[in-house]
Amino acid sequence: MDHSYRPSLVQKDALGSGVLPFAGSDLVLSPSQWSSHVVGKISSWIDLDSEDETLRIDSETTLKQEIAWASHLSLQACLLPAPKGTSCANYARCVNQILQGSNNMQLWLRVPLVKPDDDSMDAKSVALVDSWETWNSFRLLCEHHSQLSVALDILSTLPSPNSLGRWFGEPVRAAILHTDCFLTNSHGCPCLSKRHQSLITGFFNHSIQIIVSGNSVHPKASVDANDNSGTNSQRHPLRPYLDYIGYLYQRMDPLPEQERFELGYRDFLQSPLQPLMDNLEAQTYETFERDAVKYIQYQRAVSKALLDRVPDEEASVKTIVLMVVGAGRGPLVRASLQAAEETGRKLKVYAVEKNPNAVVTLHALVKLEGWEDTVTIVSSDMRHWSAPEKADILVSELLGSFGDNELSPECLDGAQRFLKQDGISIPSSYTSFLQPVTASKLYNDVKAHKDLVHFETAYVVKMHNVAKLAPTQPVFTFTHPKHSDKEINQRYKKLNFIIPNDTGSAMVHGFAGYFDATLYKDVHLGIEPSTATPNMFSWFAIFFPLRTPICVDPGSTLEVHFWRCCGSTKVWYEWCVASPASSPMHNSNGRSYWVGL
Ligand SMILES: C[S@@+](CC[C@H](N)C(=O)[O-])C[C@H]1O[C@@H](n2cnc3c(N)ncnc32)[C@H](O)[C@@H]1O
Repeated sequence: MDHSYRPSLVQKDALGSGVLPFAGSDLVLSPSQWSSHVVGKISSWIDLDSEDETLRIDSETTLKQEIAWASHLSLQACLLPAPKGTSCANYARCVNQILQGSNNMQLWLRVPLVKPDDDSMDAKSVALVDSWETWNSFRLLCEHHSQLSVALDILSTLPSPNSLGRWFGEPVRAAILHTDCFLTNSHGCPCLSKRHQSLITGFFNHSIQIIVSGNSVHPKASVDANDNSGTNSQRHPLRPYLDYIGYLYQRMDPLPEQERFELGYRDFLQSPLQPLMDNLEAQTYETFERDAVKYIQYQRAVSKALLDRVPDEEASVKTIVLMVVGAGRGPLVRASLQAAEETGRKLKVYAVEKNPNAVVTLHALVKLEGWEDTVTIVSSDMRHWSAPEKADILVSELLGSFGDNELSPECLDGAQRFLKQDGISIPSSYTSFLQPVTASKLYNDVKAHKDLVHFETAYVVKMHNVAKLAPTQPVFTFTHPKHSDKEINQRYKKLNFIIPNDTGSAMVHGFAGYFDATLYKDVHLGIEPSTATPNMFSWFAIFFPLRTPICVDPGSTLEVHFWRCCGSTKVWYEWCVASPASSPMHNSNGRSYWVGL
């Protein structure tokens, strides 16, 4: 690298460093300053859009020298000016060469947050193209490179909520807020419109760095900044704007405890559990058992079933046989016994569990609680157990994030043998749901494995930096008990998702999956976003990736096909997109991902 080269640009320091070096330079609010629970810290960056416009983006030498210089200064990011017109390919070629180099410099493509056909746009701020299209062309030319991100220029007019929403699935690292976006409050100080405020809150939630830029245009703000009374003499002219942004942060509700606990899981890909093929670890059971809401719902369902099954006049004479199949370490046994106590019904419980380690804990629990006369522990796979009598009520929780993906249907097929003809299954049914998402982080994490297997695997994820592109749709439903032996567990569903007109174009990186289960009558439990059980944390969503992301136009239909396939030793899903473009078939014959029987 040529150390003698010094660009004519200004290095911009973070406020976090405590240095405000150049009057007139922008101010940076770094996520690390907002709160200790907001992750990520980018302390400095360089703007390659030189004020005198000498930077010719098709000049490879200039661009490379600029970036080499930024790298030499140990800056973490370079802000790239948006490509203009036909120079895009040349520009991207040059950026690709830089990205292939060894340095870890983050490159942020700077684009305005505009979408021209939005009704809300005024003529002056209308760009020739939707800036998402500019970003998309550029990242496609750079093959979704993980070091390439976006910096959004926020203008005084904002596009529609759907159009804004798609950016939250993209790798947006910074939002540059121009002083002319600010309104003036009754004290003559800067403030923002409600829509800008909620956008900024969204940026806070996604750890997007806020940069205040432009000239101080609020007379009161300038007076404050130039106040020579002592304390304010060093104040940066943009400081009142930054203070206002800081105030918006302070005003936010603190994250609920559970959300704080789950911060480390955000957008982190996990392999789904295989509770049938593998034995769960003690720690996994402990996590389940902390989820009080789940067991409260089960207790409510069992109570209702007991009241329906035993009229008041028979309560003291009739004993209900209840079997918890897949009892784990006993929380559903406890919930069932509490339901019996609450309703004044008599219960005889069988706790069936195939994990020998959990059975040991279960025995200890029964002894500790003095349940020996009521609870019989059965160490067996429910599919092979010969029950000594038939059950009135079968209670199970064998659900995965996608409902049937932990093989509840197959296990309950086995258990149904010992359920009375008119017996009750809790849950009585469950349905999986899907929706297309922009999820560039998840896509890049899958891609980093550089193999087919990871692109054909479903992942459990606490989705955060994700844009949901259409409402969820139901996929597969299973009902228990089955009324016919002929009913098989294979399923097929074609789904058509309509992309809203005001979203603009968007990238589909895959599908988010959820479930909703009816435990008994009106008692349900699930994670489908519109009906999700509040404060329940046993399940994150599931993510089905696409090998090649698919671009969808506003108002277009995304046609998706999903199969649930069953073999003698495994169950698996296959999926593909048929429109607007065909994807390859994912996971043919379960070659990459399956759940063992
Ligand atoms: C998701 S866990 C739920 C455990 C417990 N009911 C709870 O809520 O904490 C499912 C349990 O079912 C057990 N299981 C899965 N398939 C089974 C089968 N075929 N027979 C017996 N137990 C099974 C697993 O070992 C596991 O303990």
